[in-house]
Amino acid sequence: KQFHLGMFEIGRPLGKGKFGRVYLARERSSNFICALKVLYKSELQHGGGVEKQVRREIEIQSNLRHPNILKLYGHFHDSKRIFLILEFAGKGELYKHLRRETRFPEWKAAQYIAQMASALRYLHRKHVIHRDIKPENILMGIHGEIKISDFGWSVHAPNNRRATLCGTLDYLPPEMIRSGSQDKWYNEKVDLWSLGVLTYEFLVGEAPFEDTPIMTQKRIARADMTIPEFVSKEAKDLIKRLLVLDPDKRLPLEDVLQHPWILKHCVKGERATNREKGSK
Ligand SMILES: COc1cccc(-c2nc(Nc3cc(C)[nH]n3)cc3ccccc23)c1
Repeated sequence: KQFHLGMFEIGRPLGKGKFGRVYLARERSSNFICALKVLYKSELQHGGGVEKQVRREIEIQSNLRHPNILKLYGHFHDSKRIFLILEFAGKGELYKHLRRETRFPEWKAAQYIAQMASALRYLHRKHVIHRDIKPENILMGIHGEIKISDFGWSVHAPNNRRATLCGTLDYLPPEMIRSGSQDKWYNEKVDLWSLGVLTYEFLVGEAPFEDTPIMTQKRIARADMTIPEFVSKEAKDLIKRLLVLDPDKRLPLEDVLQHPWILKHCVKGERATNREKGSK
């Protein structure tokens, strides 16, 4: 399907990302509301291989269909710009909600982590590693459901691409922190570590290894973190089973979705199932 700018009525700017601006937009013939991400080719050229990243983002994200993954409906370009036609998530960036609320109550954090685990399980079945799971890359739909966005860093597993990092180190797993040997192969299990960091940050309001850059690297390499007393023991247990140095010993996504902390907060309407069974 060929898209072009004239097909869209551009609404208010939603905000600025790293490499482009995002606008609310409506496709004229269908009145379909979407988000239009505009990237300037000039900025991409100097972004040090960012153009490859955008191509990868388009190629990977356009083939994904999952309720917790932001849909990429299509793309087009003109002489100066690349346009990504993205699903519109009505409640915006999750990290803004997190900062405003400081930290999420356990029932809310558990629901978000269950949705993330479900989305990651879908990605890993397609041998896609996201590699950049953090609150800044998660949007929220109008019903409060979360959507992983920004596939600029995702790759097909296994992979040893050196990530030229400009963002935070907080979410990097030990195997991606410079381990001396550049040819460290890593796989989907990097997303399990990041899911553990995300669980911690949702419940505590800051990342587990947050420190100066040097200290953060040291603390990640030793999985050196303390979980505050106000975190429930079930949540503590899940965090500890994900923030494990050995990637092969991290809790698989299937088991995350069956973890007591998740089941306690996410079983679909306990009463609803009992009603089905006829009990009061
Ligand atoms: C830096 O702030 C940024 C940047 C980009 C988008 C938003 C933003 N986005 C969306 N929804 C979106 C965005 C995309 C790609 N799909 N759906 C909704 C919002 C609502 C209030 C404020 C801000 C919003 C913010």
